[in-house]
Amino acid sequence: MNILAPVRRDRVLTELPQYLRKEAALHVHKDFHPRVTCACQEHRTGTVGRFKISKVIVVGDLSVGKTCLINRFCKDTFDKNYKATIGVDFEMERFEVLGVPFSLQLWDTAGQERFKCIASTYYRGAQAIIIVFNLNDVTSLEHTKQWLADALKENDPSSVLLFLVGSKKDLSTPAQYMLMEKDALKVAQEMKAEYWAVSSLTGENVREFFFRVTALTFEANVLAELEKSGSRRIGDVIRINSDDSNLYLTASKKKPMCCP
Ligand SMILES: Nc1nc2c(ncn2[C@@H]2O[C@H](COP(=O)(O)OP(=O)(O)OP(=O)(O)O)[C@@H](O)[C@H]2O)c(=O)[nH]1
Ligand SMILES: [Mg+2]
Repeated sequence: MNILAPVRRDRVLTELPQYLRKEAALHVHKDFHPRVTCACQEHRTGTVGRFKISKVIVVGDLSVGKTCLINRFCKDTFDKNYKATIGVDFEMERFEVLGVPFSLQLWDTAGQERFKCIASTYYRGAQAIIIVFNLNDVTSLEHTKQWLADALKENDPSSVLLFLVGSKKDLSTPAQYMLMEKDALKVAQEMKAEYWAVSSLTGENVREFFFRVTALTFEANVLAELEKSGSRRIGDVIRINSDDSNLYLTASKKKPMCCP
């Protein structure tokens, strides 16, 4: 018996949400991986959709807007007063992706140096890492590499999905934004992260961004489940954060095992 309330209607994903910038996207395919679509239709998603909860951590300098970003998405609120996160906090979000229930645990961590050691004990086991910087503060962009290095110490770099998010877009003029975006795209490419720019004040791109995180995390989870259950064949290796040219290639060459 499912004792959970139904998933909110605005948390239902039936299509793959698209990237923001092609040059810094984890992959550029228009649809979910065919094996994932197929597995969902045939209810072969294993632990995904049952007890599995995916952990997502949000890191970055103090006051870049991590808490506001999570609050805008989860509660549709915005607080203009700064209240530092002490240690960590988390929100749970339930989704339905391609008909399969899927939950994300969003871990909001402290950017302040004095709370960093508490926060870093929660980094382990993340399936996605969101590194936030302020689009109006180039130093916060420079610091993202260190945030990433710290988060990766506790996680497997080959399987975790990375997102580089510029915040407070409402505070930059189009010209300032363009300049910053150039640098940010470069950093995102070096990190192999997907780039996004958002405003928690106006809500610009917030929902689109979290839907993309959800969809890509879901997709990676289902592919991992299929691999584990042995339904994928030798040589059919797909790494969601590997380079685009070889991402879906081997799978698309093969005849699908299930639905067309
Ligand atoms: N204009 C504008 N201000 C923002 C935006 N996002 C956050 N802020 C402001 O920036 C300040 C810091 O936001 P927080 O979300 O608390 O920052 P944080 O990254 O969680 O900070 P720590 O918890 O200390 O790591 C607050 O005063 C917010 O109101 C935004 O999109 N636009
Ligand atoms: Mg905070």
